[in-house]
Order: sequence, then C-alpha cells, then structure tokens
Amino acid sequence: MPQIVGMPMSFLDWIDTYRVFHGKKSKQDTANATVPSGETTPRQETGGPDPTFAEKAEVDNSKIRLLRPRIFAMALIVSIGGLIFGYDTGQISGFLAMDDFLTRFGNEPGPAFSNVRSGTIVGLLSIGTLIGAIGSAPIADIFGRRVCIVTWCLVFCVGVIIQISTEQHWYQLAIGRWVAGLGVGGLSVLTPMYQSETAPRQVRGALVSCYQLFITFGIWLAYMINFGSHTMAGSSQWKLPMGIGFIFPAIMATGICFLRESPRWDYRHGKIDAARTTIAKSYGVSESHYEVQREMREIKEKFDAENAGGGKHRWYEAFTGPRMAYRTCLGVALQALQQLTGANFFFYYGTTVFAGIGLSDSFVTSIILGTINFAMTFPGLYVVEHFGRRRALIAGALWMFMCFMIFASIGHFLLEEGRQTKTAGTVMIIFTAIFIAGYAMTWGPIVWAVIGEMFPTRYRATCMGISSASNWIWNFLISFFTPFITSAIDYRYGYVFAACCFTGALVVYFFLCESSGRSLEEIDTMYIMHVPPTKSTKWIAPEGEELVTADRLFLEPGARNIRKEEAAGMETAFEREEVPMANDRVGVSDVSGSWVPEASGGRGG
Ligand SMILES: OC[C@H]1O[C@](O)(CO)[C@@H](O)[C@@H]1O
Repeated sequence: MPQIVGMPMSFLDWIDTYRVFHGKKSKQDTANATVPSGETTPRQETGGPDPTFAEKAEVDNSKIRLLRPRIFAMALIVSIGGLIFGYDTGQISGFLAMDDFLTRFGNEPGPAFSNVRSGTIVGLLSIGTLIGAIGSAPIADIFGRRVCIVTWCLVFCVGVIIQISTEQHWYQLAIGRWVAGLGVGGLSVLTPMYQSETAPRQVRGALVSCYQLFITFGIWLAYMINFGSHTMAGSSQWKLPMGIGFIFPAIMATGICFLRESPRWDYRHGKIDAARTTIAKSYGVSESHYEVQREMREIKEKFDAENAGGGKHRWYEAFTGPRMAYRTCLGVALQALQQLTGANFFFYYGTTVFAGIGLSDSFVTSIILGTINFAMTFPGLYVVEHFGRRRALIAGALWMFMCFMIFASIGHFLLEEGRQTKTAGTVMIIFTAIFIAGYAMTWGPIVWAVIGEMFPTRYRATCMGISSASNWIWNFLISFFTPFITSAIDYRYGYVFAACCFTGALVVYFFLCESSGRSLEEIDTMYIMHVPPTKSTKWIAPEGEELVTADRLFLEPGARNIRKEEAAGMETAFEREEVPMANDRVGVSDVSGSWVPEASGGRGG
C-alpha cells in the first residue's frame, strides 16, 4: 500500500511520536534493540520473553497498555462498516410505511406495495451484498485492505446516488439498493478481516464484536431518523434519511487513510518493516517488544509454510484442507441459522408487522425494538467471553425458540381470528422484545466471533467470505419471501423460525467446538484432532510446538497431502505423509511423527 500522497506520517503515528518526545512513554517502550525479523521469538505462554533471547537482543518486555487512542480509533473507524450495514437495514422498514414513498413507488391501491415489488426493493440489497462479500476477499488480497475499504465505501455512495436521484422509478431504487449492497457486502468481510488482522490479540474478540455493535447502532439510528422525518412533507420523508447515509462512508473512507495497512497484508507483499512497525504501534510498544517479535515470527512461519507447500493454495482447499469441509459447512450453517432465527423478520418488516397489530405509531415500536437490540448487544460482548460460545448460543437459540412459539401461537389463534386484539398485540410485542434481547446477546454477535476464530489463517479470508455469503443469501431469501409467506400462513410463519432456532441449538451442541479463551491455533487443533464438540470445553491443549495446526502443516496444492517440515529447516527435503485422520481420542493422532502430541490429559475423551 503506497503512502497516501502528502501524508508520510499518519495522524496517529504523529501522536505516538509526540508521546515519545514528551516523555509519555516508558524507557522500555522506546527501547531500540534491533532484532532481525523472523528470529526466535519468546513464547507468551511462558509469561515473558525467552531469557536467552532477551540477553542476546535486549527484548523489550514492558507492559502493554491496550486502552489507547489508536485502538479506539480502529474500533470506531473500521466498525463504521457495520454502521453502514445496519443503517441500510433499518431505514428500509420505515420507508415502506412512509406515505410519500408509498405514493411514489407503490403499485397497489392504498397506496401499497405488491409483495413482489416490496420483496425486490428490500431484497436486492442482499443480492448485492452477497456478490460483494464473495468478491471482496481476492480483491483485498491483491490491492490491500485499506484501498478496498475506500473503494467499497465509494461503491456504496454510488448506490445511494442512484436511489436518491429518482422520484418515480421503483426499479431505479431497487438497482440503487443492489449497488449499495455491493459496498455493504464488501465491507462486511473487510471490516472483521482488517480488525482481526491488525488488532492486538488481547482485544481482538472485542474489536470484532464491535462490528455487530455498530450494526445494531446503525439500525437504531435509522429508526430514530425515520421517526424524525416520516412526518415531513414530500420526498424529504425518505430522502433525508437516505442522504444522511452518505456521511458514514465518508467518515470511514477518510478515517481509514489515517490508519496503517494490515500488517499481514504488508508482510505478504514484502513490506516486512512496515508490518513490524504497524504491530508495534497497535500494541503501543517498541519494535523490539516480545509481542511484536512473537507476532512477526508467527506471520513468517505461516507465510513460509504456505510457500513451502509447493505453490499457491486455491480457494477450493477451503473444502479439501484438513478438516476444512467440516468447518466451512459449519460456518455456512451457522451464518444461515443466524438469519433463520428470524431477527430480520422484525428488522425489515417490523414497522409493517406492528402496524398490522393495530399500533397507532408503529415507528415508535420499531424504535423500542431497535433500542433493545442495540442496548443488549453490550451485555452480549460480556456473555461471549464469560459464558463461552457454545453455552450462549444454545441458550440463546432455545430462548428465541420459546419466544417465536408464543408469538406465532398468539398471532395465529388470537389475533388472526379477531379475538382479544389489543392484549394479543401487546403480548406479541413483549415477546418480540424478549426475542430481540436474546438475539442481541447471543446469535447476533457470537456467530461473527466464531466465524472469525474457527478457520486457520491460511483459509480465513476465503472461508469468511463463503460463510458471510451464506448469511446474505438467507438474508435475501427471508426478506424477499416474507411478504408472500405471511400472506399465505399469517403468524404461523413464526413456527418456521422457531423450528430453525431449535435446529440452531442442536447444530451448536453437536458440531461447534468451544473457542472461548483459546488461541486461534488451539481452536484449529481441536478441529483437526476431531475433539468431540460436547467435550471441547474441558479439552486440554497440547503445549507449544506440539500444537498441530493447519497453518503449520506444509500442504501440497489441493491440500490433500501433507509434508512435514524437517527439523533442520524449511529448505530441507520434505517427508510425505497422509492427511492426519486423527481419531476421536483427544490428544492422540494416528499420524506418525513427533509433531503429533500424545494424549495430553485427554480429558476431552
Ligand atoms: O441486529 C440485527 C442484524 O444483525 C444481523 O443479523 C447481522 O449480524 C443482520 O442481518 C440483522 O439485521
């Protein structure tokens, strides 16, 4: 990534320099020991730097402070990708209930929309996002994360311009949403990818979860703005909220120019010094700090392993690599199930659903739901770390199952049959609120978190792209078919979502390994070694070098065969081995060779 013209030093770099000159950093922070890249790195698990290494190279072992402007800037600026996504999701449900919007674009008496037209207008965004998500990973690998983020922001703006410049043509609106969707989809992969590649590992989970937090904030903001504008005269009702949509990509595209390129991308493109500097700045330490050395070594090892395996690793290895078919299918299933929980039934059609229940101002109801969604995502950031992914997802799914069963039963048996309309409506809204709280604390953020954790680095971009595409496909299917389905089976539609929530609990119980508190390498090992998901929480990982990870395996192209690195070094001959078909006994693999651990405690059983 070339330096931005006229900006040799970013604003944040400047702050760091200022802090050093003004004595705001410890002596150790600014220690200047020179350590060649890729040299032995002290292991963090041992609680500090390797003594020999420290003696030799004066490794900086100063305390890392994570609550610094750079981290906040990264959380705020990059998460705007989520805000753009949420804002677009939230605003459309309000538009569909605005008089002026209905008069101009509606095609049924009322004025109203036919199911096909409303489904197309709502759903085309998701088709765009699907294409954007799939296309973004390879493009980001070629041009870099920052350039792509700026480009997807521009694409989104073009989409908004197409929409805002029509006053009569509904298809122009739909096409504009499709183009804007390309941008949203691209950012939906780029945002978590940039964050997870650049953030210090201690705050990586929280930073990636900020993505979902900003999605919910975007939905809430759109509801508030719709509420303020829906009584305005003429097209300002919907053009104002639509126009406000320009502000976020503008901030994001400008802000990202002040951040540095992802160190992983820099390293892969030969900018090793830049990568080291970025990591040091992310951690807020000197380049000789043991964390920086450790990360540089890990990046190097993985990069060397990829190249030593005999060439480029193709996208289909996301299915043929070690335990990759299982993981990719699981990622696809989890993202599909995240949509099939039915949350977007409320976020896309909430205003319409509650108008149907007979609420005088359905915009207010939407604001309440949007507020619950946003507010409850904060405890969600706690839940994900403290209760573990599996427990939270299973409990959340059962919770949402219960809510939808009640929502559907009351809606169908009381509301549709004209009995107790007022009470029935109130109870349905309460259960919708309880449902959204459950979703916001569990499936909303946690699915993005587990998707970012369960794939080895080598395949992460591809697998995240494929999984996110599944999220968008189901997002589209639900948004497009909801009007048809509700007109055919009314509130019994809720039973379909209830069944999917229950399936979600089963899928997590039987297939997802617990990743909370584990390093990415340990998670990878659990899958490769077939640790039974039900026992994964208590599984004890083999130590250090013993840890089998897909990234350490020297895979041949196609990833069907594995070569093992000889102890002497990378350049020596490779020994050919079978793909490890580890058995179910934890810590034991049937692959011969010293790199496979013996049963280590074997608690997983
Ligand atoms: O918070 C609700 C929102 O979260 C998502 O599921 C993404 O994680 C969106 O599809 C939905 O609109």
